[in-house]
Amino acid sequence: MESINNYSNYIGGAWLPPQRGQMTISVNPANRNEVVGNIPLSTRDDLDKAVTAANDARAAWRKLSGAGRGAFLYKAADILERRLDEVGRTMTREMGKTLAEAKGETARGVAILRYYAGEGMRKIGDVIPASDADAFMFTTRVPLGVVGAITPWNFPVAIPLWKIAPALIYGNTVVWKPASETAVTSVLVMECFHEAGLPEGVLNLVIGGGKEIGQGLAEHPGVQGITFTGSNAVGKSVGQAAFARGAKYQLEMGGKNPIIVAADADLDLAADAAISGGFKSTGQKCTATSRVIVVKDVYEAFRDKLVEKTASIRVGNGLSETTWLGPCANEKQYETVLGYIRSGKEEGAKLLLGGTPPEEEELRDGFYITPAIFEDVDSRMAIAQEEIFGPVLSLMKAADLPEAIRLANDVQFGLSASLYTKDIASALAFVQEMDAGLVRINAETAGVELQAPFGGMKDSSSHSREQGQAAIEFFTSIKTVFMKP
Ligand SMILES: NC(=O)C1=CN([C@@H]2O[C@H](COP(=O)(O)OP(=O)(O)OC[C@H]3O[C@@H](n4cnc5c(N)ncnc54)[C@H](O)[C@@H]3O)[C@@H](O)[C@H]2O)C=CC1
Ligand SMILES: O=C(O)CCC(=O)C(=O)O
Repeated sequence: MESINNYSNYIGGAWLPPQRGQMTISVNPANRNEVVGNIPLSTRDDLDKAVTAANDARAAWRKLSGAGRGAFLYKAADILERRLDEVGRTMTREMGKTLAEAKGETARGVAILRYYAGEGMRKIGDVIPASDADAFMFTTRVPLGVVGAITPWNFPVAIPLWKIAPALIYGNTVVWKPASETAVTSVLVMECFHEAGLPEGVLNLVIGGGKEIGQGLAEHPGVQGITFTGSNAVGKSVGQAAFARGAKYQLEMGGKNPIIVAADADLDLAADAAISGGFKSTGQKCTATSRVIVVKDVYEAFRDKLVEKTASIRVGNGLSETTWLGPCANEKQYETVLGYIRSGKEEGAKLLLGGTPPEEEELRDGFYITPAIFEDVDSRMAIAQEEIFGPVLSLMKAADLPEAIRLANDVQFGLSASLYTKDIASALAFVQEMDAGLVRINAETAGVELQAPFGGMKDSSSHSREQGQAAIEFFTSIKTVFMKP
């Protein structure tokens, strides 16, 4: 039998087991009997130690030039690239997405590190004419101090890196609390920074429960900024805790993303986009397509294509080359998705296919659900309103494009939205009227570009933006300087 490794926290430049010695396990969702690793169940003592280490490292890290900090990120990027296959495999074993997706995400992580390494040499301020002719006025940027990063399991490499890399390049030090479901993957990422020689205390990893370590970070007086991605309920409580003590916060939360299929759409492309957006990563993306709103003239033709293409999707272990759709990432997510499938049926939607555990014997011990498509979905149903985070699409019929856009906006979320059309006027109307932070024409709802701002409207975010150059807005404060001889 393969031995199971113990993984540790990384605090002040050292690998440390939790002070009270409590451990738990990270399980493979493709086989609930397979333990990927023994991982810490840290307590607030561990968190305090990490926050102290991050505070101790602040002054020296901030003093380095941007290029000096960037050099560490370039090194970490090279190491992560070298270990891409190992990190990808670990990610697939821990949270189930296919190996191709896991390796793709890791490559994205490498690109994120390099992008922000370069940011260390770009401008951080403006010269503004002063009212006094003898004065020189300009803005510069200063780091927040210690940043707490609370990250989810669905993108265990890319999301942490698009928080950690900008935090570091702009001179902050970081305490990172990853999702326990993907703690082993987070250790591998941390190892890359360690091997890159990052000075001790600049980046610390504390693995543990959400209430203990996540909430502990949000409440910690030694932490000046909190960046969070995850569920709406937790995000709001993290935001409240940070706000209550005057810390800066940034929340990236759920989505209920629509794809609209207009009467003039290329139906094959639109069906492929609904499938890719809805079912890749087993629907576990905040940008995943959840509602498919089809203009009535093409409804039947589109539905038949969608169902036919979905029926050929191969469900299985993400490590197998023939698998297109892996398991849900954990048992809680699996039960949540099955619960929504029950609720859709109870509320009167018609399940056209999928939505059940697959029949194959070899998949019996994994959290697998076959891709599901509902029709006759009313906008008031839970499956049309709440984030499911699983392989479930809801088909809705609209009389015309204005009604489709109205339905698309009829949710509390506003993260991403997509329209398939060949008509420029329809595209422009959609861009104007769709309440979403990410609006895409003839492209699926998912697929974030690391060099562009990313974030949602309404309940999807705290109205801040991550990634690209937008990241500087959260991870720094502006200082306006007025100088006279
Ligand atoms: N926007 C996104 O990308 C994500 C959205 N979700 C949504 O959340 C649902 C539930 O997934 P979960 O893993 O339970 O998400 P979650 O919001 O509980 O977890 C996200 C992160 O927050 C931490 N956390 C949990 N409770 C906390 C607390 N009280 N204070 C501070 N941090 C805490 C977790 O340990 C994890 O690191 C999913 O079904 C999905 O709808 C989940 C993950 C990512
Ligand atoms: O669509 C993507 O590439 C990223 C999605 C995302 O940010 C998320 O699920 O949290």
